[in-house]
Amino acid sequence: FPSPPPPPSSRIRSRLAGRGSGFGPSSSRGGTDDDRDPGKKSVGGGGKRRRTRSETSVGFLGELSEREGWRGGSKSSSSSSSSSSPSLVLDRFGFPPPTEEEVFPPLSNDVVRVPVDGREYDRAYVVSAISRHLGVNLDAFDDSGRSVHVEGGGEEDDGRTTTARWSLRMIHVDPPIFLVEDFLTASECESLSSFVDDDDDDDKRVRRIPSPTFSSSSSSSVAVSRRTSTTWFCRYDAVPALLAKARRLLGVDLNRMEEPQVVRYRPGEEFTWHYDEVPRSGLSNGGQRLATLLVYLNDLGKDRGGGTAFRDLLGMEFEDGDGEGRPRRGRLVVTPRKGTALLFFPAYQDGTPDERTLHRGEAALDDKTIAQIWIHEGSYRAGTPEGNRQSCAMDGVEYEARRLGFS
Ligand SMILES: O=C(O)CCC(=O)C(=O)O
Ligand SMILES: [Fe+2]
Repeated sequence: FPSPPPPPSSRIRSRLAGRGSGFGPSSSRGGTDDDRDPGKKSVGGGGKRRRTRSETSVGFLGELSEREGWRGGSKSSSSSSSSSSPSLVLDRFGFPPPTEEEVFPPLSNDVVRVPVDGREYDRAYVVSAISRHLGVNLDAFDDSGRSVHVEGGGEEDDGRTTTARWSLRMIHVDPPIFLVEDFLTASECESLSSFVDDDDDDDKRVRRIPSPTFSSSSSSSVAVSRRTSTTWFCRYDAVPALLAKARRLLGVDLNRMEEPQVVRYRPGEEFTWHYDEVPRSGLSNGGQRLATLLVYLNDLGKDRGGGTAFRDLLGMEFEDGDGEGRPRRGRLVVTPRKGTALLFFPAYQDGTPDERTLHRGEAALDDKTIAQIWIHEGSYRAGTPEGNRQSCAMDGVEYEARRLGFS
C-alpha cells in the first residue's frame, strides 16, 4: 500500500486540466479579489488576476443573480425550461447570455489542488489539510478515523441499543473533502426520505419549494446554473438526530445551521455546475457558508449516474473494493451510498470562497434523495417553513445527543 501522502508543507502543484486564463467570478463570489488576502492565493486563491471580457459578463450575471434571488444552493431554483434555449435570448443590453465556460472558467494551472494518494487515514495529515477550513471535530474520531457511538435506545427500539461506527475518509486533500460512512442509519435515511411526498403539502414539518419559473422576458433566464430537482425545507425540530450528528461531526452550534433540506431528483433531474457560496446580498444573514454537509439517502448503482462531481478535482478509484488493486485517476465524482455523508467547504474559515469546489449533482437514471445542511460563519436566521427556529429543536437535539452517547 502506498505510504502516506507528503505533508502539505511540500504540496505539489498539480498541473490539472487548466485551459484559458479565466478566474472565478467576482461579484457573484461575495467580494472582489482585492478583498482577499493575497497570502491565501498560493493555496486557493488562484494566483494573479486579469480582467477578461468573460469576467465582465460574469460580474453582470452575478449582480443579476443577486437581484433576482439566484443562489448557489438549493434555495435557488430555475427550471430548465426557462433557461434552456439561451441562443435565442439576448439580455436587456442586447448581448447574448454568457456561456457556462465564461461563468465558470477553467482554473488556471497554478491553482493548487492536491488529490489523495492512498486510502489510509492519517490523523496528522487530516489536521493540516483542514487547517484553513471549518474542518471536522476530530475529537470525535480515533487515530484510525473511526468514531463509535450508540444507535437505538429510543421508544421505537424498545430501549435496545447497538454499537455504531462512523468512518471518516479524506477523499481530497486540498481543498479538503471527506466522506463519513454510516453517518445516518438506514432507518434515519428512510424517515428523512418520507418527508418527500408530493401529495402532502399539509405536512407542517416541511415546506416544498417548487422550482420557480422565470418569465422569458426576465433577464434571469440567462442564469447558467440550472436545478431541476425539488427541495423540502425542514423544521429543525423535525430532524433532531440529523442535527445532533451534524453538531457532533462539525463541532458547531445549531444557530449556525441553515434550514435542513431534503432534495429529491427524479430520473434525469440535475443541478448543473455551481458554487455553494452565498452571494453578497445574502451575507448579512450569518455570513458565508463554510461547510456543505450532504447525506445520500439512497444508493445509486455505479453506472446509474447521480454522483456529486467536482469539476476541477481528481479522485482515485480502486479496481477492487479493498484498495489493493491499482488506483485509477479521474474527475472526483462521489457515488451516492445510503447513509454516507459528503463534507466539503465552499469557503475558507475566514469566509473567502474556495473556487476549487465548483461541483454539480449529476442526472441519474433512478430517483436520488439527499439531505443537506449548510454551516455559516455566524448565527443564521431561518425563514422556512414559517416560524422555523433552531431554538425549537434544542431539547430534541440534546435528547438525541444523549441517546447517541455524544454527551
Ligand atoms: O445532488 C448533489 O449531488 C449535489 C447537490 C448540490 O450540490 C447542492 O444542492 O448544492
Ligand atoms: Fe452544491
